[in-house]
Amino acid sequence: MGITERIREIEAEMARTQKNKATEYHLGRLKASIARLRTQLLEPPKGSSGAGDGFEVTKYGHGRVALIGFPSVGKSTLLTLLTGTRSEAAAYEFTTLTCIPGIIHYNDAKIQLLDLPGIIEGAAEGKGRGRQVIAVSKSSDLVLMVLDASKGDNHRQILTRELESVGLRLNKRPPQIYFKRKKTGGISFNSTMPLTQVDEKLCYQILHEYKIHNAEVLFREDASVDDFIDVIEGNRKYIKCLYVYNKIDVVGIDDVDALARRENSIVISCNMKLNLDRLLARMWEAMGLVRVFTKPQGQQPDFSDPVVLSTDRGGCTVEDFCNHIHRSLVKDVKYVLVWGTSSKHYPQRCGLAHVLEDEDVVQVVKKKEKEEDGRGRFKSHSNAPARICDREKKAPLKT
Ligand SMILES: Nc1nc2c(ncn2[C@@H]2O[C@H](COP(=O)(O)OP(=O)(O)OP(=O)(O)O)[C@@H](O)[C@H]2O)c(=O)[nH]1
Ligand SMILES: [K+]
Ligand SMILES: [Mg+2]
Repeated sequence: MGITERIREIEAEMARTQKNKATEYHLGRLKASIARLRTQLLEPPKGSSGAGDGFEVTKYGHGRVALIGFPSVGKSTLLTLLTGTRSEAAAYEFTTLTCIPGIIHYNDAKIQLLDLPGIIEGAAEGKGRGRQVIAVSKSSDLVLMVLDASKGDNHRQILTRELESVGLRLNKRPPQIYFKRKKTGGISFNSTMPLTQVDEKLCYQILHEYKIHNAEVLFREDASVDDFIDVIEGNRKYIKCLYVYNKIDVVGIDDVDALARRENSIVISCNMKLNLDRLLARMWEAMGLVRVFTKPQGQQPDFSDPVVLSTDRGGCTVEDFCNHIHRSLVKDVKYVLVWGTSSKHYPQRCGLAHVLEDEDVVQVVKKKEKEEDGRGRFKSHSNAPARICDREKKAPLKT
């Protein structure tokens, strides 16, 4: 029996089983076995490189956004509008058959947008180009789930389920559970608060299902069985998702209003070019991108070419900023001067741990360099090498 059939069988058994205190442990174990099978399903077949055919596109720019949706919801039309790269759009389904990259220029940053073939129910198990599409969405920093505003809500539910079943978690943060496998010592189970969704016995059963007999477990929040399984599997990908309802030109105003009020949702019309600016602003927000302008000592800041950092990936501290400029810079930094919303006064002297915000201006003061006096002049010049040479000429050091 194939893996997919085994998953079906267990799902059927779960559906048959009544949910109560007595069946709780059994259901927990069934959930764990499904999770294990799904992970097996994702492993590339033996002998293959694991790469999807023609879907690998080199990462480019400061972040990657994937367009995911059912066929003919307007993904390609949107890519063409936002990036200027033409992607064939037509009234028939599955017009797009591969991954087509475009670049959005926004706030001095470059964002890679990927158009993808439409996916349908069963995508996770390999229907259509489902698996390749999902692999690409896993590699992105933001998913734009494009939906047809004139259709019902079940598309959103189906796609969320498909993405969840391959380990993507949309708009969630990793569960606060510490889990570490050990070689010996059995299982130690602790929690920092009362747990209402799982108990020690249930967790043991799940670990047993994974054949884990030695481990340290610490629940730092009132997490669920599914959260615990996610932590054990360890391969989950937590990605932000914006639900983009397109084609509002063919929907009544009341329906549009209701969709627009939903969490993480935005309504647009490609045909009428409605709300596209707002979409870009929401994408920027969701990606947590932060522009930092560098200011060389004694000069105006360079506003043309910001260092772009990300709150989610890599972080936005002064140290991240320095690493971005040059790997070896951090060890030479004495402190930095910061002008912007993250600083209490202008400029503020900050250390490596300071968290920068969008549009901050930063001047790096290296060790042995003297600070600028704040009016664009220097208290003393730090062009140390020239000066020392001068002095040495006047009074050569005796050795
Ligand atoms: N009414 C309306 N139609 C739209 C809008 N945006 C796109 N369409 C139409 O929807 C159809 C499908 O558009 P595509 O861009 O090909 O959709 P897709 O999601 O890329 O489709 P596949 O590549 O087949 O998955 C085309 O006929 C578009 O003209 C919109 O805002 N309003
Ligand atoms: K289409
Ligand atoms: Mg398309």
